[in-house]
Amino acid sequence: GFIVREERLKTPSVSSISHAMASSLCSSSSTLIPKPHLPSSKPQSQFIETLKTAGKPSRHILLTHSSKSCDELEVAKKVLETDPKVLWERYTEWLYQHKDLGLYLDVSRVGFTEEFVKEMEPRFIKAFKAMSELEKGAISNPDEGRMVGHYWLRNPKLSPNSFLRLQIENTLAAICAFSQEIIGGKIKPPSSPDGRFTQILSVGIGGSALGPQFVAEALAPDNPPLKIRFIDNTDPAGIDHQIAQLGLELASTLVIVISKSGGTPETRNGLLEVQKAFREAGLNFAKQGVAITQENSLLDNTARIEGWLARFPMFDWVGGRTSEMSAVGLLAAALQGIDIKEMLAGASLMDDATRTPVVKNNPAALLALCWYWASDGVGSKDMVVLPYKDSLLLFSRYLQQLVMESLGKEFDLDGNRVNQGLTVYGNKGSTDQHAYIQQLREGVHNFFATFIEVLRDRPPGHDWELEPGVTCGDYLFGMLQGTRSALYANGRESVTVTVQEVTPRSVGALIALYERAVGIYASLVNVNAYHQPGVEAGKKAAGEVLALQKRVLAVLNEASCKDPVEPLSIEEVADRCHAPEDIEMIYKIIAHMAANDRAIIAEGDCGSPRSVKVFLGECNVDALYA
Ligand SMILES: O=P(O)(O)OC[C@H]1O[C@H](O)[C@H](O)[C@@H](O)[C@@H]1O
Repeated sequence: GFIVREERLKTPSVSSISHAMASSLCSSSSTLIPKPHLPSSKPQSQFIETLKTAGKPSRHILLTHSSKSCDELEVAKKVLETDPKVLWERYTEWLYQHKDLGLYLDVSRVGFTEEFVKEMEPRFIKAFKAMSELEKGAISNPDEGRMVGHYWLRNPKLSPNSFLRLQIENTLAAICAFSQEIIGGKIKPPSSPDGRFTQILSVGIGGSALGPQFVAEALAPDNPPLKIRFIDNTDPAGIDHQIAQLGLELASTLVIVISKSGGTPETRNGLLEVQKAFREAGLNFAKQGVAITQENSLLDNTARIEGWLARFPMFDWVGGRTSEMSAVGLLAAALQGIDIKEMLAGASLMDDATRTPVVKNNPAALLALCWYWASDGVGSKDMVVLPYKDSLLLFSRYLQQLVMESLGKEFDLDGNRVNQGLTVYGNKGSTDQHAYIQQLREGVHNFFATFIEVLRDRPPGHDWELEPGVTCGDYLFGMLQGTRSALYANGRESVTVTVQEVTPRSVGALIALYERAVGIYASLVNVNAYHQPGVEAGKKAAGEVLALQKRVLAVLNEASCKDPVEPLSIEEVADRCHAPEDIEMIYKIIAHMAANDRAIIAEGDCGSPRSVKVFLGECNVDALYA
């Protein structure tokens, strides 16, 4: 009983290296078909070398069958076991169990072979060593010259020095004390009618939002002492919605502004918008504002100078996407009545388990092994995360940042261009079964699945049978098992992580499990998991757009101050901005301003850009002479 899994190596998400290899091997001449981001002069042998250093073991048929036709090259074969008896043996042999955490990891539906595990051994030895050095305080984020210390947060004794240990312990103590005082009503909002804080408005983005959002959804009780809302974007309508929903409760809202750098524009904008709402409601923002940021950042200084209610530190050696167990995640969690010590305990237990240098006994290493196998060590398959529990809905979104920002890198640690990554998406089961599972089962084979299973359906004493012998939770269970089997029967691999219940302890453990898996995998493929140089490009480009908008405004203002007003075509604006090459962006800037009543279209319409003539509604005389 075997099924042959067809591997289309030329999937859209396969690395550029595989594309280049396939092109070069199919080409009759010895030169490569140039790809946009690969140097066209590089000889084929060097690509093979790059591929090896990028982390591909020798099993890749693509490397060895250079004489075959294009079609044959695109299809390599992986064989998946289907004999139920053999599968049961594989299941029991590889099943990982963490007794104290009640957590299981089933990797039996990923088809890695013993030979592959052996081949990977040296890489794992290197990865375990790298992780151990990281935990001892090595500069494991070399580009930024930083230590990587999120593991110390749940076991401060492991910090490389007593100063760091004290920082962690004192911050945790301050979080517990502050949240008790807020919940207990000792610290009161200055003008709330019932004298207590009732709401949290958390302002932050990326790593300063995703962890708190995931944990709130997973663990907040039905009636938390403080309810939480998030502003995680610079979308004015989204911000208005959050503020409108708070209504009069703005007076009893604790605003937590989170930014490690303290200078992220979206977060700054959120803060300014919230402060405006406070002013308009006649409230004193400073008495209700809390900052979580690095010492002496712009945000920290603002909060200090304005005398905000409290400030908590974010440490240089904790990255945003691994900051859930720092003040970033813990403060909001504690204020919602979530047992943060249990979260830390769960994470710490998982950290202990994932230090084991034996792949089979280390759940994070097992995950990394599966990722490597399933995605050929180059991200050739996406990871679809399917938690079968509504409260874990945001786990896939949380993992998306953790995995993709950590692994999605252009260069490896030796400076080779590798365009690494692992795409993560998902929502929840069984809901997704009625949306996109159709494609997963039968469509393009570009993924492997991760099922998250929760054994306990609902709290004890509440269950009932909605038909003889069957509960609502049995259906959820059946859907998960059915989907796992149906996918596998069609050659689609999957990992299953099982927890007993969704508790602070198990959520802490899940976070720690994936943090370590990412760290290990990054080492297997030789990339820095702790920087994000690519994010800067988008930020820089956004800044350039805003700078261009200022020039457009100045040009339009000048023309609008003439008598009579001089409507300008897009070409004229671009020329006067001395930016003819930016004409498309200038058109978009004008269309956006017109849609928001900040510019007037005199002629034409936005559907035919060349016909548009534009001017401003008002002449700003001061700006003319600025
Ligand atoms: O916490 P902050 O400094 O505001 O950063 C918020 C987020 O923005 C950045 O662009 C990074 O890509 C994220 O890793 C980070 O979590």
